Amino acid sequence: MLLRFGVVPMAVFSSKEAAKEVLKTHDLETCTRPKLVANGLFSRNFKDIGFTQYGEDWREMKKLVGLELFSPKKHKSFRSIREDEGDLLVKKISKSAQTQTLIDLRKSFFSFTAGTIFRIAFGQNFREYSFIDMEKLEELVLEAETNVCILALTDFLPTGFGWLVDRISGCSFGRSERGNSHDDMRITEEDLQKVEYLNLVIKETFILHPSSPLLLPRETMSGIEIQGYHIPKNTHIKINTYTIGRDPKVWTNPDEFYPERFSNSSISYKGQHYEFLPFGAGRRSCPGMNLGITILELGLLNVLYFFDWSLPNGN
Ligand code: HEM
Repeated sequence: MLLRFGVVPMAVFSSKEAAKEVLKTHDLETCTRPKLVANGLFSRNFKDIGFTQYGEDWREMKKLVGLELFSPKKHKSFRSIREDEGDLLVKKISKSAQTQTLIDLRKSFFSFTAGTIFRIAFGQNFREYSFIDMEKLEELVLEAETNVCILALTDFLPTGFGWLVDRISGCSFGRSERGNSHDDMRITEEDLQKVEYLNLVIKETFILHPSSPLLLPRETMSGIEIQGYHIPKNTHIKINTYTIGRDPKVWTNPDEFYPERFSNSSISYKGQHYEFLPFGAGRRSCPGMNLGITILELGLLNVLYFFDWSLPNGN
C-alpha cells in the first residue's frame, strides 16, 4: 500500500513475502532511518543507535553494543543482575499479596525492566539515587514512546506482561514440584529451560500483540523493486507485522490464542521467518533480543510461579 504523508511517500508491506524482499533481498538499500522530528527529539538529534541514519556512526555503535552489552559472554555475565531484579520484583509483590491489596502490575514491571537495563547499561542501581524520581522517569519513557509512535524496549515488557499474566494465570509452571513458599527459594535462569510452554505462550503473544506492529521505520536509499512494484529512493518503509501475524494464509485460526501452534515448529525469533518478526530482521534488527526474551521469561516465571492472580472484583 502506498500512502502520502504530505510530500513524503510511505510504502506499507503486509505480507511475509514482501517483508522478506525488503528485509533480506533489499536489506542494504532500505536500512537507513528517516529523519523524523519526533525521533530526532527523542534521540538527541539522531545520536541514538535506533534512529541514526545508516553509515559509519551506526556501524561503530552496533559493534560497540554487540561487544560490550549483548555478546553471549556479556549476557552470561549479567545473569546475577537479572536474577536479583527478579527477586526484588517478587519481594515487592509479596507485600501486596500479604495484605491482599490491589497492585498496579505495570509499575512493578517497569521497575523490574528499567532496573535491570539500567544496571546492565550503567553499572548503577538507580534506586540508590534519591534525585531520580521513578514516577517521572516512567512518565518520560511513556511520553517519548507515544511521540515516537513505536513501542519497544521497556514498553513491551510491562504491557505484554500484564496481558500475559491475565491470559495464563492458573497455569502451573512446575510449582507442584517445588513448593509454594518464596522465603527460601528463587527462580534462576536455569529454570527457564524447564518451562517450554511459557516460551510458546510468549511467541503466541508476540504474534497477536507485537510490541512494534510496524517495526521501526526504514527509508530507501535507492530505487528498488518489491513484489513487482517500483519503490523510489527516499520512500518511508513500514513492515506491518500486526497484519502478517493475523494473515489466514499463513496462520490457521489466526485470531485464536493458541500457543500450541509453535510446538514442534522451527519458527524462531531470529528474523529468518518472515511471518514472525517481533524483533525485526536484517541489519537493523533488535540487538537486545536475547536480553529482552530473558527478562520477559524471568519476570513472567517469577510472578506466575509464586502468586495466584485475579482481576479486581472478578472482572
Ligand atoms: C521483548 C523486548 C523487545 C522487543 C519486542 C524489541 C523489538 C524491537 C524491534 C521490533 C526493533 C526494530 C527492528 C527493525 O526495525 O527491524 C528493535 C530495535 C532495537 N532494539 Fe529492541 N526489542 C526488545 C528489547 C530490547 C532491549 C532490552 C534492548 C536494549 C537494552 C533493545 C535495543 C534495541 C535497539 C538499540 C534497536 C535499534 C537497532 C538499530 O536500529 O540498529 N531492544 N527492537
